[in-house]
Amino acid sequence: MSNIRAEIRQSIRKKRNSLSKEQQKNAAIALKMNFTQHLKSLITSQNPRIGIYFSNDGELDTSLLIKELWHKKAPLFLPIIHPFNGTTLYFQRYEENSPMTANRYGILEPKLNCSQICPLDKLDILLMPLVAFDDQGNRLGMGGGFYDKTLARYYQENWQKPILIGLAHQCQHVPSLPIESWDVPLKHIITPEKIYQW
Ligand SMILES: Nc1nc2c(c(=O)[nH]1)N(C=O)[C@@H](CNc1ccc(C(=O)N[C@@H](CCC(=O)O)C(=O)O)cc1)CN2
Ligand SMILES: Nc1ncnc2c1ncn2[C@@H]1O[C@H](COP(=O)(O)OP(=O)(O)OP(=O)(O)O)[C@@H](O)[C@H]1O
Repeated sequence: MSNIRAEIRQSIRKKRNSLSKEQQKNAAIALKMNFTQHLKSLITSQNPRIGIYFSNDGELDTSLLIKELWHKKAPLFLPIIHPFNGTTLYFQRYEENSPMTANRYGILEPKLNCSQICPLDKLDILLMPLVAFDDQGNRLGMGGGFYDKTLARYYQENWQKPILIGLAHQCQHVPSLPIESWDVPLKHIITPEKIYQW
């Protein structure tokens, strides 16, 4: 089972890393437009709190979306790998002048400041990175289990907040993923081409 997951991870990471700069740029523009449109159908509040991520490893580039959301004054939060347990994520406020530091994978995260951490259930939207997604909204990540472990404490069938939205290139879609008991399925996935909802 986990071998198949590892193989899918490897082949899709290769695919997204081979997208050209121009394809990445166009994808980032399309993401910005698709997310802005989809957000209106999901939330009416003025300043939704949005958990986002800094793109890495050929992921759909979030930088244009971050600028747009700052411009709209939406409070943004980035994941920080927990400084003690090293296995779950905190979400900390991210502003233009936030001091940043590279985590163990070289991904920038805000320098830990406990007063700026937002509990997960106070976020309205959580935009999630993923490596592969399938026809049912199942998600395969980088393999650290960070998002699954962070969400596990909150996850129930009827949970309302935060709304989980996966972001991906269309080439990250596979018909079916082998799932594990801890996988938290997504109800929304946005690609540059399409908005999926379950
Ligand atoms: N942009 C982004 N940020 C994120 C995630 C993500 O998937 N994307 N994460 C989602 O959970 C967490 C970090 N998880 C990650 C897990 C593995 C690797 C990685 O590059 N692994 C290397 C091996 C490195 C090593 O073992 O030291 C590899 O597989 O090549 C990167 C991020 C938190 N932040
Ligand atoms: N809720 C959980 N409780 C305990 N262990 C977990 C939980 N979720 C995941 N794990 C552990 O984390 C490891 C990685 O999980 P998995 O392969 O599903 O990560 P992923 O979804 O690819 O990564 P990520 O969520 O970081 O993007 C697994 O070996 C599993 O044992």
